Amino acid sequence: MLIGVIADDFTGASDIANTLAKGLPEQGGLRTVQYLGLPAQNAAADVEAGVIALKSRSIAAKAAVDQSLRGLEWLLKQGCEQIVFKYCSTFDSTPAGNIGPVGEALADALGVKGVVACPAFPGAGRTVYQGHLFVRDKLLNESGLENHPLNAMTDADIRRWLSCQTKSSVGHVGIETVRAGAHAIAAALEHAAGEQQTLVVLDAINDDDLISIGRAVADHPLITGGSGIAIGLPANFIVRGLAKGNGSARLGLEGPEAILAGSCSGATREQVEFHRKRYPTLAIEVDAVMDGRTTAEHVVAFLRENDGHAPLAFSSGTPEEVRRIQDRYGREEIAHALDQLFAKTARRLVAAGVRRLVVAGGETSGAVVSALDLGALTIGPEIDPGVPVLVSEGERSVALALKSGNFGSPDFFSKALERLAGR
Ligand SMILES: Nc1ncnc2c1ncn2[C@@H]1O[C@H](COP(=O)(O)OP(=O)(O)OP(=O)(O)O)[C@@H](O)[C@H]1O
Ligand SMILES: O=C(O)[C@@H](O)C(=O)CO
Repeated sequence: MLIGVIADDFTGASDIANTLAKGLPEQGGLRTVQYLGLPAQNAAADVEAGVIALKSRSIAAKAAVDQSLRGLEWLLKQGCEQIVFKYCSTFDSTPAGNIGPVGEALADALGVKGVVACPAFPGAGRTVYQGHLFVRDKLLNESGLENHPLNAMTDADIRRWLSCQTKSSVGHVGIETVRAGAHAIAAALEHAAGEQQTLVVLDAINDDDLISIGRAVADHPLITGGSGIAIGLPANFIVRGLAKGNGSARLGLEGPEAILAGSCSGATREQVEFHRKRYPTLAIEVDAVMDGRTTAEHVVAFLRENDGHAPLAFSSGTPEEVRRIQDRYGREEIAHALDQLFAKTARRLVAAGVRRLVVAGGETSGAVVSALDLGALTIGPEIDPGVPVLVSEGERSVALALKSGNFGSPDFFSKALERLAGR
């Protein structure tokens, strides 16, 4: 294994696995596998990039640090030369969040400073300029992410947000230096290390900026960021002859299907609206889940009755609905109840023969995939930017699409089912 990734959620893990498997068009990518939690065994010998999917985005810093350090230990044991800590391209965290503590703990363990922190993912409209994160033409805190049910992003200045979470001061490398190329970036990071800055926010506006950063950090043991930060990394190994450039495989499975959406993000709500005009759809009322009127049995019955017609069950609500429900029951209580509902539903669906499963939302995907106990997932073709086909190993394998809340085109759900079938 050459590159090892510690990802703080399941959809984010498949996002960066997709980037590593794809690589650059001229060179290709790395043979990439996604692990669901810390693997119990060693990786297969032909794996070039291994992505450990944790469910650590919204947990306390200490627990996230412990889990990430255990991930680091396993990845180093597999021979990784470079470690990436993958967090959300919208930097999802609170001022007491764990991106800073995990980044610093990994840096301490590897004995490095001047470590890149760059959430940019231009393909999905996330760019960093003057240390501020944008979602398309909006500052992060005006993009809708200020209403996120778990990690409300109320400040677009990533340097300031990260500084709330770190012990050491946070550095910044501006776009002028990034555009000056790999040598200038490497020198700026070395300077930051000399200033005892552990994490350094880098501006990046397009893929070329990320490719330059990738070149600059070819020999850095640690990098942190969104999936965009990985765009240029496979090439560093391929040009040195350490990998062949045969990344994503053609994969797919036929069989019964279902779609589950727990994400309340803007893109998911648009996809739900698009889908419900064309296919059978069940709206899960949170009130009914909380008082036991809606259970996994109901959701499974609806999805199985509509098999073959791209059925969707969703809990996704508008920011106003989310606020009302949270005031009534509490954020954690709702997250727990919905996680349980989606987890049970997924387990029953797969037991009933469902082989293609599309899930929207990072927390929701984490709950579903943990419940299914699938082991390693091989990365297949890209469905939309940041979302690949994933296929589990074993006799009763399942094809999955784990969609980050804000990813995907309006027709994502039906398109994903087609791609999961290899069409
Ligand atoms: N109608 C609702 N009202 C309140 N909370 C909800 C509702 N539906 C879902 N939720 C909660 O909202 C959260 C959605 O998080 P999830 O990570 O699945 O989606 P996301 O944040 O859009 O995706 P990503 O993390 O990939 O950006 C979950 O904790 C879920 O329990
Ligand atoms: O980086 C992103 O935006 C996604 O991979 C993600 O982590 C959202 O859950």
